[in-house]
Amino acid sequence: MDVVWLKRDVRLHDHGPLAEVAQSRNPFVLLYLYEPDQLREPTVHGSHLRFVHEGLLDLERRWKNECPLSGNTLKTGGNEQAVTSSHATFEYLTICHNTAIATLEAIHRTHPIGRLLSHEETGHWQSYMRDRAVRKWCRSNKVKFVEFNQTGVTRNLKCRDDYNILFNAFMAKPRHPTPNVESLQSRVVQLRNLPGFIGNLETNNITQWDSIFTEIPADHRHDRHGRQQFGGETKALATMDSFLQERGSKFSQDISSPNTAWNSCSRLSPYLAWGHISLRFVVHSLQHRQEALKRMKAQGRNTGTWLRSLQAFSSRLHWRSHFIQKLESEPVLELRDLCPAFQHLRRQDDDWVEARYVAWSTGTTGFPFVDACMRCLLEHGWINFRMRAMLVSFACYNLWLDWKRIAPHLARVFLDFEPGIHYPQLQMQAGTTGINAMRVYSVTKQGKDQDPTGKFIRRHVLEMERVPDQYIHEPWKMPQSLQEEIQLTITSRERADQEVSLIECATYPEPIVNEQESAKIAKARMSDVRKQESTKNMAKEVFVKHGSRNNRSHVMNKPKSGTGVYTLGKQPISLQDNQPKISDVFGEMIGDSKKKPKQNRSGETKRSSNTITQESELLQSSSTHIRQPKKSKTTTGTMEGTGGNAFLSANAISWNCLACTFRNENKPFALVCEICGTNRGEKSS
Ligand SMILES: Cc1cc2nc3c(=O)[nH]c(=O)nc-3n(C[C@H](O)[C@H](O)[C@H](O)COP(=O)(O)OP(=O)(O)OC[C@H]3O[C@@H](n4cnc5c(N)ncnc54)[C@H](O)[C@@H]3O)c2cc1C
Repeated sequence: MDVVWLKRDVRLHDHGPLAEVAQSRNPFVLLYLYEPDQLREPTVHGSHLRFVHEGLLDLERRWKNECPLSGNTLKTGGNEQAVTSSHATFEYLTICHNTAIATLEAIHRTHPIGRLLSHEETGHWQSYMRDRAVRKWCRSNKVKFVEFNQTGVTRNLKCRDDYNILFNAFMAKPRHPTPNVESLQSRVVQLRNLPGFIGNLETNNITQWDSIFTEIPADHRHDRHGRQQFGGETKALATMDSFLQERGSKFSQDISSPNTAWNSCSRLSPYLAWGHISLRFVVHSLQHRQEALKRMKAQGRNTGTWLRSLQAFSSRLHWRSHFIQKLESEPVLELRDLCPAFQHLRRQDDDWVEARYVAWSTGTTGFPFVDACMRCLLEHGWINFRMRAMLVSFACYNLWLDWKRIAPHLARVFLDFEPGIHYPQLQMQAGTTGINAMRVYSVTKQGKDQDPTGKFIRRHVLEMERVPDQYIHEPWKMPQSLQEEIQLTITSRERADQEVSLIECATYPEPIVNEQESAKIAKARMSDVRKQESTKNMAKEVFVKHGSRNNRSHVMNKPKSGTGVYTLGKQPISLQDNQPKISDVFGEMIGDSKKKPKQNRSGETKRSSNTITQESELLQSSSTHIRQPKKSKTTTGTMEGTGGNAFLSANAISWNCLACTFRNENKPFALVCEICGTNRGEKSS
């Protein structure tokens, strides 16, 4: 028997495991698990569970043919009644509250499992460990574990240079055919005797959820009453359609303000995160729409801002997997700073001030725009990208809080919590990646820019209702007489703690920190670390492993005449006197690479010139032998003919540390020695 293990992929369309079972004749189980070990993660929130459950209900209805999908044509209208009802008795899905291993054991005892089919998951550390345990269990029980890609993220990616081409190749592939459920219904086995089996659940009936909800702290069990409803494939497809056909035309100009982003952003994030829609399906639908618009434009019809907006949307879909790839390649980045140089920052004894965290996480910092954003999240579980970045910046710079300790709260308030985006984004905004510019937002300026009249603030910070526009972003500047007139007192923190009720009150706290001063101190602390040579070297390693290859920041440039300084992107690189010139060592190969046909590893696809991928492929294919230098124009000890990519190519060869003589083979890209940490090319001092 086959087991289709549903995780973040609760849908019918573009579903690898389902397409696979549709091709075989085996009976199969459609298994979904509420796993105690995963539910106990501090990132889990009741709103997530309800959204997931709505997705399961929707899928069950699709199996019952209540929300039909025909062939590969996706009907997006669906049965609204079916979607909004919160109750169903499961007949096709086997849902259990139990761990993965215990459930697989129990199934295997009575129905020997031939294949376990699932999608690859780039989850948090716990799910990574769970997957390893499942893999081990499968090996020892001779069960074939088949995992499918659904994000275009590559497991065991050897070299980041290859990421783009692999992602594009994945997206270019046709989608998995949507199974015809009628022909499969007779083969679905529901295993009702499994431990923890759940036959039916009502999302609104908390008692039925008890067994699951006891896994998460009482404070996190509630729903967010303004959250996006409903989970499930039907709503996901409808949301995508409404974006591509109606709401998305002003996407590029509307994404920054929380007022306009609400409708103009796609709002697909929770559906993508929980797998109610496939990323590839969104990409294909987008391309389809873009082509239609281009045809309209060619016919002289007015397409307004549609094409620009959809291009911006397309970039974001690419970013999605770009970020997830980081966590996939380095799961520990959930737990520690990407650039180790920042590890000690914000982690000294008195850095964590609980009162600051409480004010930030409850939306009572005294900065109306920050508080409005946080309260919006607490109520709705969604806010646009810029505001998320600003909230992190405020917490990590102005309040000097550790990103790792604010991560669970943000994960809970984001209905779309996706570990692969969440942790890399948090680190990027907190400035601990080493490869991104420091982004310290001025929260009052953001408020003035993105919500000039205070519409958003007034909607979420009810205390601000009567504050005139002039003071809406800085209410602490209101004269006493005005405070009395509008019956709102800006109180000191101590008094505010005693008197302020979060929702409605006649007091509002004064700012928790001085915005300018706190930002200045934080920037100075960060800069002290950033400017150290060792930090820069660590950052280069991070870049090689995770950096985006879309711009030219990775490109090694030859010295401008007379300067003698090589640059990586715009950053100067110091080649020590005793370090061999890159072209001295690799000039021949670099020159040779120019003549090589532009192919990928399987020799199929041509690439554009100047991609670092070509170079690294050549290096990989010839990694065991460096050819002897030839006399050619490109071997004259300059960077000519490298396509600007010699830097990374050069690093792809193992190197001896000049300080400790260790041969760095495992990390040929490293700029510091694996053993002693000395900069590449530098002798010990
Ligand atoms: C600190 C921080 C944490 C974040 N955590 C998450 C998270 O847990 N889950 C999540 O889905 N997004 C996260 N984002 C990214 C982004 O804010 C949301 O994807 C976006 O706001 C979702 O709204 P939308 O679906 O309308 O996006 P759109 O703007 O319509 O974009 C479409 C899709 O592209 C992807 N996307 C958009 N922006 C980004 C981005 N900057 N990075 C990566 N992918 C992107 C998302 O999948 C999104 O659904 C985070 C951003 C920050 C700054």
